[in-house]
Amino acid sequence: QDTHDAIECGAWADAGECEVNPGFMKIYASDVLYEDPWILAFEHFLTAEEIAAFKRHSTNLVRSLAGQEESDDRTSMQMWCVTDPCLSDPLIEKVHQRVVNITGIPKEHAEYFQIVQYEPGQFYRPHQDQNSKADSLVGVRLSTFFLYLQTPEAGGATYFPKLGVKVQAEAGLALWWPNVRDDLSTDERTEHEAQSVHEGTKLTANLWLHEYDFRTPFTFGCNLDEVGASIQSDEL
Ligand SMILES: O=C(O)CCC(=O)C(=O)O
Ligand SMILES: [Fe+2]
Repeated sequence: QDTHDAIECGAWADAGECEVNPGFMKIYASDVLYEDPWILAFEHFLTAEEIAAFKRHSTNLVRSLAGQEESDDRTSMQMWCVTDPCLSDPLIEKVHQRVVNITGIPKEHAEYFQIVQYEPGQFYRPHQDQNSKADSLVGVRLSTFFLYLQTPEAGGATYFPKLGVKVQAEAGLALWWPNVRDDLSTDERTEHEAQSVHEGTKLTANLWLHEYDFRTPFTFGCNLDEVGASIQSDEL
């Protein structure tokens, strides 16, 4: 039966159904790096053209924050893809649509791509991405969809110390992991770190996926402390 389904699926894909009906067709096979909690890896998630688009928009980088302040725990540089030309770049939108197709989490529930660059010696110490209250307007950060945009020459792995999972940064690869448990309490098991880059440059992008619509309250200028989000208007 499985073989039959695979043949059928291949036939539909050859007929162009992946492009016509991307929300239904499962285009990307994932590698299961861990099962409870799920850490899924998607190889070749990004095309070279899409990676180039992210790189083109990686201008005006500023020092990253951890939570809402500068911290010795996070020494990278970053920018939010929250204004044009990054925001409405069709290639960037296409990547986001792919995230929607895989996760089933609507576009509006996502923050904006946060592009992060690490030079040698830069890192992000172990932390948990969930930072937003369950009773806030936007709800918790359910999960993280994480993109690798540039492979450093040495160092720069993503490490989940509680699970013993280590992922080498590799341009084009994507990861998806949960930040909360079913009852929306923080899942400490998915604590993770960006290990120091030793040589070369590592470029990545975070996309944090919320329980509720993030973009509408953000666009209407709601008080972000009240909505429990990390992105601050003075960073834009
Ligand atoms: O760069 C990495 O490997 C992880 C980065 C990270 O955890 C973050 O930016 O929240
Ligand atoms: Fe993180």
